[in-house]
Amino acid sequence: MHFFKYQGTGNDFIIIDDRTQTFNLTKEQINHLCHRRFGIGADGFMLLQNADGYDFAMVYYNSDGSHGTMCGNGGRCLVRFAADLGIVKNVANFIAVDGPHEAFIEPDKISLKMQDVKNVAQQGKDFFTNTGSPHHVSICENIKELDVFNLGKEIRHSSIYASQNGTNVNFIEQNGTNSIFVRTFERGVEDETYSCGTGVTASALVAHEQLNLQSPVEIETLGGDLSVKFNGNKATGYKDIFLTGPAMRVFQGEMRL
Ligand SMILES: N[C@@H](CCC[C@H](N)C(=O)O)C(=O)O
Repeated sequence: MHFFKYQGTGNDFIIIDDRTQTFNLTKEQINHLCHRRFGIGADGFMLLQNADGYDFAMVYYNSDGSHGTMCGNGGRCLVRFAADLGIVKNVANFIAVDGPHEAFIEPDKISLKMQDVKNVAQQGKDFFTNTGSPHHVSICENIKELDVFNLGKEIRHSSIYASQNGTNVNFIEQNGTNSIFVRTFERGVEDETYSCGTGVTASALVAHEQLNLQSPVEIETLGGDLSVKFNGNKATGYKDIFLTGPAMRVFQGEMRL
């Protein structure tokens, strides 16, 4: 089976052109292909499929083979893939697990419109919101020294989130007038990733409400820079949310199962 490998700020994905809809892999096979020692290696696995009324459909799996909720960086990478295949040119409209998305394509970046966000909830001394995927956000200090794996894992498995199948966990620190550094423990990868698109989106909204940062919020991650722009505020909720940053092909090949 032919595969493509893409990355967006270090969040990396195996992508299959499944427009013929012949894909038929098990959860274990996807997990194996995403393994960084025994497989190709990736944070996630995606299919590009045909969809009536849209340029394409995005089907997303986490690296453990589970069906993921929305993946912001994955969406940006799939739009780049669709452009590389010639399916779209400057603008893309696709359907994902959380609903329709629009994206704008430039040579060095993809801007992806995210779903509207009704509110950001207080969760103890931290915050929670859903940007297509569930995200816990904690404002911290000395973020570069933080034990994101163990702290993130504890919150991800906390009883507070048990009924909703856990959460992704983000740690943020202001590192400029209108910018934050974000580190994320991802559910379904069960580890820290270099960047998480829905996570930095949630983090930008928390930074707006709690640190008074304004749209567009600039984001630094371990894998590079993103920006999040939005309309709205704490009282009204948020719409016209755009996640912008690089997304590119890394390599392609034949996979053996
Ligand atoms: N890396 C993604 C988030 C993927 C979804 C997540 N792991 C989940 O299922 O909760 C992103 O860029 O948004």
